[in-house]
Amino acid sequence: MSTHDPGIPEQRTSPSAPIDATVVPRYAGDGTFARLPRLDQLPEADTVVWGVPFDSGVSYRPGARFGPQHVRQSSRLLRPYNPALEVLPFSARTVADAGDIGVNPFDIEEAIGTVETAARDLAGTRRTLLTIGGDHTIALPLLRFQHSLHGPIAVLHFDAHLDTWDTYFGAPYTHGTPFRRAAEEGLIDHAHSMHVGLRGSLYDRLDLQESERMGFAAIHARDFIRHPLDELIERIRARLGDRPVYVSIDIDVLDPAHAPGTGTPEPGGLTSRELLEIIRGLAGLNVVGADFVEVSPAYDHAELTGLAAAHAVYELISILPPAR
Ligand SMILES: N=C(N)NCCCC(=O)O
Ligand SMILES: [Zn+2]
Ligand SMILES: [Zn+2]
Repeated sequence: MSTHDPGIPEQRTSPSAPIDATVVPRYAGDGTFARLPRLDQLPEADTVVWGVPFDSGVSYRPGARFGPQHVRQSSRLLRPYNPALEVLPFSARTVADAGDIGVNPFDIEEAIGTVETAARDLAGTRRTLLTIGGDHTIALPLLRFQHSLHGPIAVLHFDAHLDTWDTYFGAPYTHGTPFRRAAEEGLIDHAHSMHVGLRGSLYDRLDLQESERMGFAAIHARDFIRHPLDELIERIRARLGDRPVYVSIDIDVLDPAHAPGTGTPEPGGLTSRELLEIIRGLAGLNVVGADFVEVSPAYDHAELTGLAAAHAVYELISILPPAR
């Protein structure tokens, strides 16, 4: 049997149809994301999912280096049709899994360089890159790459944390500092960037003001209590406008009840349902790339975190604009 027998009639036209789960059971076969073809099987793919197993930038619990394989494992249940958006995401886009790259776990600056180079090699000017981390340090080289294509970029950052802090133990490149470095380097579109899901304790009352000065508007997790989701989605859309948008999703934006498998959990977060619906609400915007970071499988239970992350990737693929 062909490993990529699409089975379902509407899917037959798509070269990136996932393996048909009615033919090969979901728990069997290659462990690519959503059981999509590998990039070497589908070099013409316009959209690439890849993994960056790096967690040397974490400040608390480790383990996000095992994130990519965990999210792939949890993505086996994804089906080809997305009813919420009425789209076949793997037909609308041609999607392949490029596997994981090897990065130096003992030299953060070298690792950052490796990620930027690999992003450029994988995506060129043509492909949309969806990166599974890894800790949040990797957003910096990914933004450097996006900036090289688009100039200052509107960043939609889902996170419990600001990640605009300055240094940890004197180290400038960590998972708590990528967006400050990005702002210093002029990578961020100051008028169109936004944090969503902020909460928890800070180091200083000035932390929020500083992040605002770096160009980030903010929707806090508490805002979800008193404002309807559609209103918040409208606020996000108004902020991003028609700019090229890079989406960075730290899975700890979700409440630990929905995503326990992460390194710096903060209570009072979003539900999986809220996150998925916000991503759906980005349909029609000019999303040019995304990362999904901070999944640490050793702290996960019942695949809650892996499933949430895999579905977030799926919804993100579903809202991508038509391929260039
Ligand atoms: N990027 C994530 N997940 N966390 C940053 C937390 C930094 C800190 O320990 O204060
Ligand atoms: Zn975080
Ligand atoms: Zn983060």
